[in-house]
Amino acid sequence: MTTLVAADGVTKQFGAFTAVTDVSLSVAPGEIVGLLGSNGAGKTTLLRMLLGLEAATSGHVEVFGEAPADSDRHALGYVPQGLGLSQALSVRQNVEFVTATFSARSVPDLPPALAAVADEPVGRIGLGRQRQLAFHCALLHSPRLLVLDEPTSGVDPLARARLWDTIHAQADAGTGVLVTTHYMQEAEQCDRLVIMSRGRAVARGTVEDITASTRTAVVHAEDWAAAFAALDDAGLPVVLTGRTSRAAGTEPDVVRRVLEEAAVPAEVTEQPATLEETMVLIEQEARAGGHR
Ligand SMILES: Nc1ncnc2c1ncn2[C@@H]1O[C@H](COP(=O)(O)OP(=O)(O)OP(=O)(O)O)[C@@H](O)[C@H]1O
Repeated sequence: MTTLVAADGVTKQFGAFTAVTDVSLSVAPGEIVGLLGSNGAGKTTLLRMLLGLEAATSGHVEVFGEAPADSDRHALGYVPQGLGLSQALSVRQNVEFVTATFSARSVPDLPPALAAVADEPVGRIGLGRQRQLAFHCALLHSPRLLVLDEPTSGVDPLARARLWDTIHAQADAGTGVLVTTHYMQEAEQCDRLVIMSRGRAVARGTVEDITASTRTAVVHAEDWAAAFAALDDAGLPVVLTGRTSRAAGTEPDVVRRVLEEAAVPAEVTEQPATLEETMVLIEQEARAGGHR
C-alpha cells in the first residue's frame, strides 16, 4: 500500500524533556487516522515532526516517500490548532494569499458562510467561521494529505458535523487524513486510531480493536443513587449514565459483592466498554507503567 506519511520510531526531546518517545505511525491514501490522548500527550509535537516543522531527535520520518521538505507543502493541507490565519487580513485576502502561495488556480468562490464576511478582518469574525476558513484554505490546493490538529474545537455541533462531512468526502476522493481530537464521537468516525499517553503510543487499531478486551459492569437498581454511592465509596471507577451505574474494567462479581455488602438490591450485567471508558483505563494503565 502506498504511504503518504510515515513515522518510524520517532522521538523528540526538548532539552531534558522527552515529548514523544519511539512512536511509529503511517497514513495511506483514503484513510482517516485519528490521534488521541490527553493534553500534553505529544500529539501536536508528533504532527509537527511529520510535517517537517520540527526535527525529530531520533527515528525516521517520510512524507510522500522522502524526507520532509518545504516542497511537500504544495501537496499538504495543514490546519494547526492556532489556525495559521493572518488576523489582520480579511477573509478574502487570506484565501487569495493561500491561493497565490500554494496553487496556480484562480481564487474559487467562498462558501456562503464565509462569503457573508468576506471583507471582514479575520480577527473580527467568530472562532467557528475562522475554523471554517482555515479548513477552506487547507483544501484550496487539493492536498494529497490533510493534517488537522483539533479541527473542531470550539465549533458548534452543526458546523462540526459539516466539517466531518468534508473530511469524509476528502478521504473518499483519496486524500489521506491525520486528525487529532478530544471528541469520542469524532474518534469513532476514524478508520484507525493511535492513542498517545505521555509521549508514547499506548494503543492502536480500529475502535473495535481497542475496545475489544475491555468490559464494563452495568448496574440497574431501583435505588440507583444508593447503588452509585456504594460503588463510589468502595473506590470503584464508577460513572452514572442516566440512572445506570457503569464500572469499566471491573468484574461484575466485584460489583455484586460491594452492592450486597451495602444491602442495595441490583441487577449487574456486563457490556463492551465504550471508547471513552477504554481510553480512561488505557491512560490509567499507561500511568502505572504498562501499555497494550
Ligand atoms: N517547543 C517546546 N519546548 C518545550 N516543551 C514543549 C515544546 N513543545 C511542546 N512541549 C511539551 O511537550 C509536551 C507535548 O506537547 P504537545 O503539544 O505535543 O501535546 P498535545 O498532545 O498536542 O497536547 P494538547 O492536546 O494539549 O494539544 C507538553 O508537555 C509540552 O509542554
